[in-house]
This record gives sequence, C-alpha cells and structure tokens, in this order.
Amino acid sequence: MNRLEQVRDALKGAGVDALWVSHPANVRTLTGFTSPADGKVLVTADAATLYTDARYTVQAQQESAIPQFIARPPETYRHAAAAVAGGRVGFEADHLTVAGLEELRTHWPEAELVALSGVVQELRQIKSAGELEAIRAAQTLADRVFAEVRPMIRAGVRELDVALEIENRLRQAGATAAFDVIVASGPRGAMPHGVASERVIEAGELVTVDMGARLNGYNSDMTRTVAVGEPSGEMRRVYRAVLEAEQAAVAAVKPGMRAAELDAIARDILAGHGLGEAFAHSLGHGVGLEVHEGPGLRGTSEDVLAAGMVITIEPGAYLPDVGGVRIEDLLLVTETGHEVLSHAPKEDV
Ligand SMILES: CSCC[C@H](N)C(=O)N[C@@H](C)C(=O)N[C@@H](C)C(=O)O
Repeated sequence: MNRLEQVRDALKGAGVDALWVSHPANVRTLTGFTSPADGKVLVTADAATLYTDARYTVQAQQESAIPQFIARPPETYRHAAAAVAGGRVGFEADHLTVAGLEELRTHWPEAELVALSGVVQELRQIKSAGELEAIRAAQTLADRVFAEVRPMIRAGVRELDVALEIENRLRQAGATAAFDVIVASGPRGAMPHGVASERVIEAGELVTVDMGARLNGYNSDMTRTVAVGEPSGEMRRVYRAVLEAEQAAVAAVKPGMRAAELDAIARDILAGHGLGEAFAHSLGHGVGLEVHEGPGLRGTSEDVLAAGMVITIEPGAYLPDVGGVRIEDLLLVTETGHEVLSHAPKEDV
C-alpha cells in the first residue's frame, strides 16, 4: 500500500470521507513537493489534489506525484468545495490555525469538519526504503562533517566558529543544518539546547555538540560530548554515567519494545548514579522529514517500537553552573533488533 492508500484506509477507520492536509511534512510525504509550506492537499476516496500557487507551477508539475491545482485562497477553497460538499472532512487539528479553520467553515458550508490528530504522522513513523536511504545519507554526511570538524574543538576556539564550520561543510555538500547547531562548552553544557554562542572554549571542559544534516528533505540527529584537555573528576563521572545509560538503552531497542520502558532503562541508570533529576528531557524521538516526530520516547508515551522506525536515543545529565553531557545516536529499528546509523566515535573521557 502506498502512503495515499494508507491515508484512505486510516480515514475509513476515522469515519471521515476526506482529509485536508496542511502540515508541511505531511504535504511533502503525500506529494513529493519540496516547498510543502506553500502547499495543501485534499485527499478524498477517489482523488487527491495538491493545492499551491503560481510561484510553484513548474516545480509542482515536476515534483508532485498527484495532480495539482494552482491558485491562492479563496479560489483554492472554492475549487475543493465541490469535492467535500455533503461529506465529513477531517482537518489536522495540530496544525490548522484557528483562522484557517474559519476559512474552511466559510467556504465549505456543506461539509462537516472533523478535528483529527496525527493521521499522517502515524504513517510517517514507518520509513519506506527510499526514506531510509535519504536518512542514512544525511547521517553519513553528518558523521563525515563531525569527523572533519572535531580537531578544531579545542581551547581558544569560539563555540560559534565550530558551529559555522559544521554549517558551512553541510552547505558545501548540498545539505543544510537540520536545526541550529548546539555547541555548549563548560558550564553552558548545562543547557540541553545551548546553541553555539561567542563563548571561547577553555582547557579542561566538556563540549556538547548536537547536530543534524537535512539532505533532500530528510534529517539526521546526533550528539557527541567531547573533552578538551582533562575534565574534572566530577564531569568524567557524569560522562561515564550518561554513556552507560545510552549504551543500555541502545542495546534494548527492538520491535515490540514500549517507548516508556526504554526511557525508564536510561532514567533508572542515571538515577542510580544520583543523576535522575539531572536528566531533564525525554530519551528520544522519531526522525524523518521532521527532526522531532513520532514515536516519542518518554515516560508518558504509549508508543511501541516497530521495524522501520528511525529513532534517537539521547540521555543527558545537566548540572546548572557546572556543565552537562548528552550522547545521542540515531537508530533504525529492524525486524530483529536495531541498527545504529550514527558512527561518529564516542570519546573515552
Ligand atoms: C531543536 S531540535 C534539537 C534536536 C536535539 N538533538 C534534540 O532532540 N534534543 C532533545 C533534548 C529534545 O529536544 N528532545 C525533545 C523530544 C523533548 O525532550 O521534548
């Protein structure tokens, strides 16, 4: 079943006749259109249309796997009105703005609008062979760039210059950074999302580098914490605890595993080292067209791992005013267990 057929199947299950798709990553997965922020898709039982405007006429013709209608609202809505009249039409409640919903109500008075959540996102959790190839390529590039830039992470260098070098090398390879590169040195390491600043790295510090490549629309995500000189005994102890938690969680990844259980494996190990409170975020997340997508690997998650999912495992420990450590790998869940997709070496701190 292709993704469009899967969506139609899901719509039947949800008791709706059509879906108005407004979330860019979902527009892209259903069409292949690479400017999905300027597109919408209407999926009905027997048709699917990409709506975008005249800036993209040629691009949409070249890229879209489904027929296109080139217009701007309100013409877009008027065109779709005939297909939705008299039916129950789902919309993506997590993405459609209140104003967007009002527009649908105004232009489709004969449709019953139904709030749906995560219909396409759930399908996106299982990657196709082509998607996997794209994610692998993104991670291979990220591994290469990290290896090239690692030697410049030393005392006297600004975090920003490390990040710029990473971004520049990703750009040169035809990619972009998947998100603002995180380079958090010394006490800034206590900020899980400490994007690179003007701070100058000092000897004896740990430096957390969290980076991803976005290549052909697909993302990678990986974190390494590296030592510059000799870090303190306390930070070495924290590093080893995080590494132990990461390795244990990675080893446990297999289909059928509950995400919450996986989160608990890492969290319990860190708690055993007195770092339970210091692990201030979830264990990981799915990666694909979005850096953060399903499944969610956190204590409250109902998600269960399945073959074909691409996930991160990324425990961390953050000590305010002292420093922090995060170690993150990108993994594919396979039929028999998992494959680690990120290969940048982890240092022996
Ligand atoms: C702004 S994208 C940052 C990507 C980074 N590698 C990352 O995923 N960091 C995690 C600490 C994170 O943000 N986790 C989320 C899913 C959370 O815990 O809510």
